[in-house]
Amino acid sequence: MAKFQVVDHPLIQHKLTIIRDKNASSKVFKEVLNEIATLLAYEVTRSLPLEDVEIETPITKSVQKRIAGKKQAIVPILRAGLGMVDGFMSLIPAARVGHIGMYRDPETLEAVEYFAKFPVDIDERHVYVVDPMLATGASAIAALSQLENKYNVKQENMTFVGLVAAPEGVNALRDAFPDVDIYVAALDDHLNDHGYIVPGLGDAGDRIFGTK
Ligand SMILES: O=P(O)(O)OC[C@H]1O[C@H](OP(=O)(O)OP(=O)(O)O)[C@H](O)[C@@H]1O
Ligand SMILES: O=c1cc[nH]c(=O)[nH]1
Ligand SMILES: [Mg+2]
Repeated sequence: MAKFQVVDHPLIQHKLTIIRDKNASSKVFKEVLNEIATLLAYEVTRSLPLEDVEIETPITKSVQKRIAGKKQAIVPILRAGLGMVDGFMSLIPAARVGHIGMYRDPETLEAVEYFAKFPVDIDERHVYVVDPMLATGASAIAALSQLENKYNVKQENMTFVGLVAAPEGVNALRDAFPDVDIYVAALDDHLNDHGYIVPGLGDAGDRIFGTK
């Protein structure tokens, strides 16, 4: 079974409280979401492999470390996942970005895909699928299924990174993708009757883009 980690660094908890507040403006929401995404990216990349490289400092030749292994890709689940891309890119600027568009049917809570565009070599990369909200898990499962089944990305080469998760979503995602690591900033209490995370932060997409 892959890893499930709540990244509960004090800075993340503090920043999350700022954007949970319903009075946070769209500007603040976007800025702080990206800051949290950067902090999550720092933790998520902790176990990247390293290799030795010989360099010359102003003083002497020296063998030092640099990141080795697979190239990386970031795949935001549109729309809300877009709010995490800049934060990730600030730490892994060489990553390519793919996009997958999903919306939740408000009645059935099923995920409906409306767009997909990925780097041509996505099956050779480690893929960070990012979306602030993991509620029922339907959107994340649909995105990962698409990457696995249509684009041949192996489960062990995918990581899901979210901000706020409900236990229902974590369980569903782990059942469907036991070999995909999951990192979130908070594990909340439950889903309400409309499939929203409680206490949560509301509709992340609407709060980022000011659509409600
Ligand atoms: O785990 P689930 O039950 O699938 O819910 C989570 C999904 O719901 C939200 O997207 P939404 O459908 O609101 O689309 P948006 O990002 O365009 O607002 C959110 O960003 C996730 O993608
Ligand atoms: O609480 C939730 C659940 C799904 N999508 C959101 O944006 N928020
Ligand atoms: Mg939304």
